[in-house]
Parts: sequence; C-alpha cells; structure tokens
Amino acid sequence: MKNVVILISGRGSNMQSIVNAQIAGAHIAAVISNRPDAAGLAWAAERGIQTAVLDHKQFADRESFDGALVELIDAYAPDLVVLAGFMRILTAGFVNHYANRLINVHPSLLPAFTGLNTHQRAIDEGVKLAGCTVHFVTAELDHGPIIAQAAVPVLDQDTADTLAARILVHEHQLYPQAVAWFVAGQLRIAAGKVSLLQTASDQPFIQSPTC
Ligand SMILES: Nc1nc2c(c(=O)[nH]1)N[C@@H](CN(C=O)c1ccc(C(=O)N[C@@H](CCC(=O)O)C(=O)O)cc1)CN2
Ligand SMILES: NCC(=O)N[C@@H]1O[C@H](COP(=O)([O-])[O-])[C@@H](O)[C@H]1O
Repeated sequence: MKNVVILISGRGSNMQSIVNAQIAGAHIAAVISNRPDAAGLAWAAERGIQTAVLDHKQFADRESFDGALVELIDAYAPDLVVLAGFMRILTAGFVNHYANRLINVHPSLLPAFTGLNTHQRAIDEGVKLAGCTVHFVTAELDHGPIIAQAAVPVLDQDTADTLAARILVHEHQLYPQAVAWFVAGQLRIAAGKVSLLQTASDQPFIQSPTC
C-alpha cells in the first residue's frame, strides 16, 4: 500500500473524490488543512480518516509554517502528498523535500492562467476552452510537469461559478485517475515531461475537449 496524505483548505471536494474512488493500493493516511474551519476535515473524520490542522496564521513566516507542515506530514510516512484545493504557496524547501511525490490540481489548462481566479480570467480573456490540470508541484507556482488535463468549453453565458462547476466535474474524474497512476508506478518524469506507462488493464484515457 502507498500512503497518501491530502492537504486541503476548504470543502475538500477533490479530496472526497479521491477517497470515494477507493484507489487500489492507496491508503489515505491523513487529511491535513491549514484552515481550522475547512469543511473537508469533518467529512474525512466521519469516515475514520485521520485529520489534522496546522493553522498558517500561527506562524511568523512561510518557512516556519512549511517546516512544521513537513514534520506533521512525515509522521504519516507519505509516498504521495496530494494538494486538493490547498491554498498556500509552498516554499522551495517544502517542494524539494517531496520532489516527484507532490501533486496538485489546478483549475485551468496550464500554462494558461496560473495563480488564482482562473475562471473569471478565462472568461475575461474570451478563451473558448478552459479546464483543469493535474501536475507535479515545483517551486515555481503552477509550472510543474503536467500529468493530465481535461478541457471544457467556455459558453457565452458562463459566469465564473458556472464554469467552475462544469470544470469541477472533470477534476473529480481526473484527480483520482492521476493518483491511481502514481500509486501504480505508471508515471515517469523526464526533462520536465510526464509519460504514462500503459498497463494491460488500462482503459485508453482519452484527454479531449468535451463538446
Ligand atoms: N511552490 C508551489 N506551491 C503551490 C503550488 C505550486 O505549483 N508551487 N500550487 C498551489 C495551488 N494553487 C493553484 O493551483 C495556488 C494556491 C494558492 C495560491 C495563492 O496565491 N495563495 C496565497 C493565499 C491565498 C488564500 O489564502 O486564499 C498565498 O499563499 O499567499 C496560488 C496558487 C499550492 N501551492
Ligand atoms: N490554486 C488551487 C485551486 O484554486 N484549486 C481549486 O480549488 C477548488 C476547490 O477545491 P476543493 O473543492 O477540492 O476544496 C478546485 O476547483 C481546485 O481546482
């Protein structure tokens, strides 16, 4: 079994999709939040998953928070650390400690729209395709090697909320799949690019815009 630690900051819907996927070979060792009021904590605890809070506001700076977060996470002997709606920029020290075993889901088709407020920015720019990206995390924000993406059409009448809701459906499919590939040892990183080692049991994973 591979130990998976999931970091959240709020409702944790992506964490829930990963837990509900019951991924073969994955043990959800803990759900950790930087926010004491994160709704995902109660959801996880109700299902017997260990939870913890490390409030970033209790620390003088990023480095001290990240150092304490590493200590907390490492207590669960993680093979994989999953950022699922985790809303803190992590220091290079943290990212390097979990090199090639730290992933994130970002609500845009990276490299477009790094950072926050991605859906409103996509609408404001008039793009016709938006979506989500699962990637390995590097020190440079939202620029790590891409594992998988899902594209979603932007409709004329879309608001940030309607677009977010449509993309979230795909996040909830893409992220558990990416975790399953990692746990199965099917992901390889070379020269900043991720390749998927297919296995006989794999369904062809079609990554194409949904129209
Ligand atoms: N070093 C890295 N840290 C993080 C990455 C990354 O790729 N490299 N991904 C992010 C996730 N993320 C987008 O997917 C993201 C999260 C948070 C922020 C941000 O600006 N956070 C602010 C606080 C915002 C808030 O509390 O609401 C901050 O940290 O000052 C941008 C992008 C996770 N970390
Ligand atoms: N930059 C990070 C970021 O914006 N992540 C986004 O937060 C939303 C809530 O996630 P959740 O429902 O899993 O908590 C998700 O759409 C996720 O892509």
